[in-house]
Amino acid sequence: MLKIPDHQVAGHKAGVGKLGPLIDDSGRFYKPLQGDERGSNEAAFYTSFSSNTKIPDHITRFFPKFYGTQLVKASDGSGMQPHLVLQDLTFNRVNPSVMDVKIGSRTWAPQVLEDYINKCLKKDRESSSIYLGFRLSGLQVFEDRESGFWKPGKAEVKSLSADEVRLFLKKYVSSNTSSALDSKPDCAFASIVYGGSTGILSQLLELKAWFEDQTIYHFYSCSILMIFEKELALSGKGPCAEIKLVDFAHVFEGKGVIDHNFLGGLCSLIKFISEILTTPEDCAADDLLEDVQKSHIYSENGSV
Ligand SMILES: O=P(O)(O)O[C@@H]1[C@@H](OP(=O)(O)O)[C@H](OP(=O)(O)O)[C@H](O)[C@H](OP(=O)(O)O)[C@H]1OP(=O)(O)O
Ligand SMILES: Nc1ncnc2c1ncn2[C@@H]1O[C@H](COP(=O)(O)OP(=O)(O)O)[C@@H](O)[C@H]1O
Repeated sequence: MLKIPDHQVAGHKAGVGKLGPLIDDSGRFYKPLQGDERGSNEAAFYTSFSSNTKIPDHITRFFPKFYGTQLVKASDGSGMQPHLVLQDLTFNRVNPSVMDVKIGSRTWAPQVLEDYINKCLKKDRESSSIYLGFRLSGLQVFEDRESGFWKPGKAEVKSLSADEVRLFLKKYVSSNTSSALDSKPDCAFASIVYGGSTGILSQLLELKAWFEDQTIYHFYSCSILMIFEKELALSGKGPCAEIKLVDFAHVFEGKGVIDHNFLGGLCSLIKFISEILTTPEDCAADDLLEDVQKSHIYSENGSV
């Protein structure tokens, strides 16, 4: 039995009369093939990418596993429809904090129709894309079992200014996420989620090294998903932070040219995250994680 994903933060969503992705209980994510060239383009990308022996393993790990296409009962009630069968990236994750960052100052490929360019250009201008080279498409941040997730609305997220994007990147790794907008995020989890040898910054740098060299594909309107588990961090086991690329409906052949649009956006995102790590004085407090972990352990033991 397929169901609507609990942790989807952006994109087309399944609902009554609405076509969107579904998941099963064995770790697969079923993304409906959009009826136009976007669907065939994304399927062609996955087919090409998953059989391309030139892609090193340390890079394929940043992409969802692809299990082919399958006819399944669509969420909008339209009957059996073709879906891409992908690895469910939040499978087995407990209360994952997820952020979708759409990379590139331009979300349209040069060869597309004028009307589509205008539609995208409007969204790129009205968001941080043109200015920063990326925009936030959606996010959810787990606070605690009582409050659940902080999940700001789509319109708010897409219209954030550069300073607000910086603030949201801090809130994503803070323990005081949804407190009043004027209170400073404490960045309590920044060093273990963004930093360290296996943290998000290190993964982004690895991806960047590949983009500095690869000329096979150009990724327009593609997103980097950042995922971690706050409760794992609090338990001292490490937050299992990872990045994954999603949405390949607008990937085109690179024809021997660097994907400077994606690479520029990626460098910009890296700079924002590096600054959060290197200027902790801009966050409410330093070395907070230990205090947060202690208070969590105390409250679990019922001592406070
Ligand atoms: O269909 P729309 O107008 O809701 O636009 C989709 C976007 O929603 P938005 O309006 O920006 O909230 C949607 O954006 P998000 O993933 O929600 O950021 C996608 O960009 C989608 O593109 P794709 O072709 O599926 O890769 C977008 O589809 P197209 O622009 O390709 O039609
Ligand atoms: N393989 C996946 N596993 C889990 N969640 C996913 C996966 N792919 C996408 N998502 C979720 O769905 C959202 C939209 O995905 P995307 O491929 O961009 O769809 P769309 O083409 O409708 O924009 C992402 O922000 C993410 O939350």
